[in-house]
Amino acid sequence: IAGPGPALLPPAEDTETDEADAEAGEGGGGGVPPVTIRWARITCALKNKRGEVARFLLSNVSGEAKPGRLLALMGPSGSGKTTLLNVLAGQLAASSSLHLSGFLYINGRPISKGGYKIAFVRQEDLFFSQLTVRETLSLAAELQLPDLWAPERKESYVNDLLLRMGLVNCADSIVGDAKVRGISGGEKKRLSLACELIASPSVIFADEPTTGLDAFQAEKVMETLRQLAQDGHTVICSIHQPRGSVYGKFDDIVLLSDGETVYMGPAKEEPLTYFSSLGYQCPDHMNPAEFLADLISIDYGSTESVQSSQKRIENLIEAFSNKSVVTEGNNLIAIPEDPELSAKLVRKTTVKKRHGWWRQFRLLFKRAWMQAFRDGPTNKVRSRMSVASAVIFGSVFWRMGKSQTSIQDRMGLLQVAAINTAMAALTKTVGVFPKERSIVDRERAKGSYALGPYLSSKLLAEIPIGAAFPLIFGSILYPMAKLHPTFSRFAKFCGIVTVESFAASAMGLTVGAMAPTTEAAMALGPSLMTVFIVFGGYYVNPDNTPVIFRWIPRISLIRWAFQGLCINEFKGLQFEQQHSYDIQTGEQALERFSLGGIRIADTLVAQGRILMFWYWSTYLLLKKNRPKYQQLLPPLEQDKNKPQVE
Ligand SMILES: Nc1ncnc2c1ncn2[C@@H]1O[C@H](COP(=O)(O)OP(=O)(O)OP(=O)(O)O)[C@@H](O)[C@H]1O
Repeated sequence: IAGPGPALLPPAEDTETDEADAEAGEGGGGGVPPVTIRWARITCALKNKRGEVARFLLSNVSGEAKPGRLLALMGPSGSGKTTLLNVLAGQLAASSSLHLSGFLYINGRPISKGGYKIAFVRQEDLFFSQLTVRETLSLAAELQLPDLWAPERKESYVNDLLLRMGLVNCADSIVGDAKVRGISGGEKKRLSLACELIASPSVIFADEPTTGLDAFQAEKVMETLRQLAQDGHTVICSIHQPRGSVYGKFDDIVLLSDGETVYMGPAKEEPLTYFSSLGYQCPDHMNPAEFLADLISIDYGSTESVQSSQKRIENLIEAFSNKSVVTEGNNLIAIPEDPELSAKLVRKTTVKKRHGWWRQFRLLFKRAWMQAFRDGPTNKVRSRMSVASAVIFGSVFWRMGKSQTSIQDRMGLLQVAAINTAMAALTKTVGVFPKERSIVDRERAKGSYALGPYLSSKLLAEIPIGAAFPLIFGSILYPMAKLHPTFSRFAKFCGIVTVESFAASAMGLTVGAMAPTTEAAMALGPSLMTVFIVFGGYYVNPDNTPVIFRWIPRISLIRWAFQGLCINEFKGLQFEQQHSYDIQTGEQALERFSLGGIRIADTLVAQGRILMFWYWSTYLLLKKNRPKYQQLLPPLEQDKNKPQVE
């Protein structure tokens, strides 16, 4: 149960030929096209503000990863393992301060020609927390496997993956998150791998797959990667300092120190023999990985130790570069292209046909629904908060009468209700959406679905749960404060706050799509909302503000909700009059505060427009903010004939 078996091979396209390929590949093992990656002279320079090179993150790094072998990128923290892994996967985040150059060849073809599939298991495992392991994998399979497959076939495919990844025992446990305990870290890592394997990748990249795991889990994850390599995949992982038993699973290693190669070649005994030939003998019974880590790390114990370790590393880098030059010359990229294999690669991996809009919508709706309804702790907190705030405001504004002073109380209460509703919806959304966005970005990068079905399914699935909280709030507050006591007015009150709650959620989505992190979104969202609160119709009369601010009330969802609530409450009310200049009717009160002259329906339409505006902004932002990757440029002309390390 613990280990994976042969690579499973769903076809990328739903053509007959691919079906046949899949039939042949499935369960047969080694059906993924073998991919050899070669890289040479990879240099990644960090530039300062003046455009000058401030530092090299990678410097003339060369090497090779072969199918059927597990390659580990090893080195001390900050040595450039993750940077190299991202470069090889073509996924180094684009930055104007970076300059990336070198050669990267896939089976002898330049990487720019594309045509091979990769899986990238990142350090952070991100999932919808309320779905079980089986549901997570089934949904990924539904979105990525072709329509032609019968449901039973997809189910057995998922069961097979669960079995091979050692996830059978936790298949029906929810994934969980910081709030709800779910599966273990190692199981999450293997679930990430399983989700990536659905695309039948030729190459699997794993960034520090053992970080944060205990020794047992780390070994299980590495064993899974080793099995995948044995099945014909090319597996490349970065790893900091593995245990001896984990080191024993590597076929090849790249040792990096400060962005330069200290060793590249077979793992196990070879590096020890190589370093012993240079005068560095691994003591008996010492973990080879520990020996190698010590050898290429700077010892910060004293000034002398820093100098001597730096000198040692410089010598090792030079020795390796001389060895590479002697053994392989500068022509590290020369590998004959296999035309048959290249054609197969391109055909198998180009333009995966996505499922239709409705099918994507249906699958994503189901997921959004399960996530929204099963999130017990969040829903419990939200309903308790709705009850608590309704009881507090209801007690403060307890059974308001019809005196002149009750006009101010009513307005105050309605403004507070509008603010409370908007803030509750906004903070909930900005608290969870940035994380969800990361998952969606990853899934969209794989081409699993389009943005349209994702956003619309989310909007629809969250309507019932999103409406529940403003309804709880309104149902308690309304009778306590003794607002306009007819059922139709009560229903309209609830309708206005519910629409407002959706508009605030939509605004939260935009903020979440704009801000880089949850913390940034939590800071930005309420600040933006404060502006809308100031122009919410109660604190300031827009006619008295400078002209440049007069447009703000028109886009303030608080103002439209407040105005709607006021019209709903005041129309038809009669107030007790003590002086001739007192306000007599609700209509007069509305006039006095510049809130009259329109109908409730108009305020709802305005709120609807604001909601759509925020939804469109979210859509455009998500579309625009797709991850961008650094382009690999050819090395500069003057570098071409230089030896590997300058
Ligand atoms: N976009 C960037 N801008 C500036 N510096 C960067 C950037 N990317 C990486 N670095 C720096 O490059 C160095 C190598 O980073 P990298 O993440 O590749 O190291 P690593 O070997 O994976 O380290 P760790 O084991 O700690 O994850 C680090 O000093 C890092 O701060």
